[in-house]
Amino acid sequence: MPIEFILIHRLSMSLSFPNGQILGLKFDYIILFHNPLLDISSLESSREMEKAEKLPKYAPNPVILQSEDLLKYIMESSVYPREAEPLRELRNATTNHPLGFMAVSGDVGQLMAMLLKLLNAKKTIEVGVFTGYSLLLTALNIPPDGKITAMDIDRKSYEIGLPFIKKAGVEHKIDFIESPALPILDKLLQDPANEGSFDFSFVDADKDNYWNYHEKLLRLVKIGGLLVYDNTLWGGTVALPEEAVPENKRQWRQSSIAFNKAISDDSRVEIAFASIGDGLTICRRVA
Ligand SMILES: C[S@@+](CC[C@H](N)C(=O)[O-])C[C@H]1O[C@@H](n2cnc3c(N)ncnc32)[C@H](O)[C@@H]1O
Repeated sequence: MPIEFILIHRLSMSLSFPNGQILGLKFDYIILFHNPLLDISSLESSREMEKAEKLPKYAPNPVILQSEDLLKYIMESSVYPREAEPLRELRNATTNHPLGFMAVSGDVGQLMAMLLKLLNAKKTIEVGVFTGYSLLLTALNIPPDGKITAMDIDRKSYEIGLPFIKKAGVEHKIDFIESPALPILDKLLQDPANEGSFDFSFVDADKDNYWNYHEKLLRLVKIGGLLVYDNTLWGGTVALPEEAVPENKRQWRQSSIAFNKAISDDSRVEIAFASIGDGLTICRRVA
């Protein structure tokens, strides 16, 4: 927890009563303030959740774009007016979830939709579904006979979004698998027909495994296809010295730094780093 301010306050007082009795009272307060925007992973406690609910509506993860006014302007002028109704409904249903900040933001979704359309993507993979914002977005932006193989260890969250996916009439495009993603990717690779057959993959899950996902997805996604990775700035911690980062975020900070370095050295992909949301690394397979 990055502590920004400590206040220690000591108060002594004595009360004298008409009968001559004197009562001495002593109070000690220690108040610690910290920056909640940098400390999202400590949401386990309900007090932290209450704080997160009070975060400004337009600043779910203001890592790069620090101006709340500018973010509000972008979202209200260009992103939300064009957000498809099913996505708006699913986003609203996720807002009150204590971990609702995990869903991709509307502007990241808009960029993903553009990439899917430009690519004419038909067969995709998603690692990390949560309530399904990015999944529904993908389903809405691939053709009627398109297919998404989606995996997550948590089916309960997916079920929050499922009614909106059904209402949008795109459930038939989705094969949701409740499982850790690595064994599923391995299973897909056991069928040679799957090699180089996917147009697009989106990874938004455990940062420790990003490189493992990358190695497998590079065999599953075709040359010319896209591999997109979310949260590659990991809350901005990649640019902070380790000692400034809360202990519970250090491991994924280290994984993100290692992943970013390895991707930039990987000649099998061209990369475009998009300074949006929490950082989106877009890779195009070239070898
Ligand atoms: C950031 S959320 C995904 C958000 C989602 N893309 C969206 O737009 O709403 C990360 C998800 O990854 C899942 N996850 C974590 N580790 C995983 C693993 N090893 N395999 C599959 N899913 C995993 C979590 O259960 C969680 O739902």
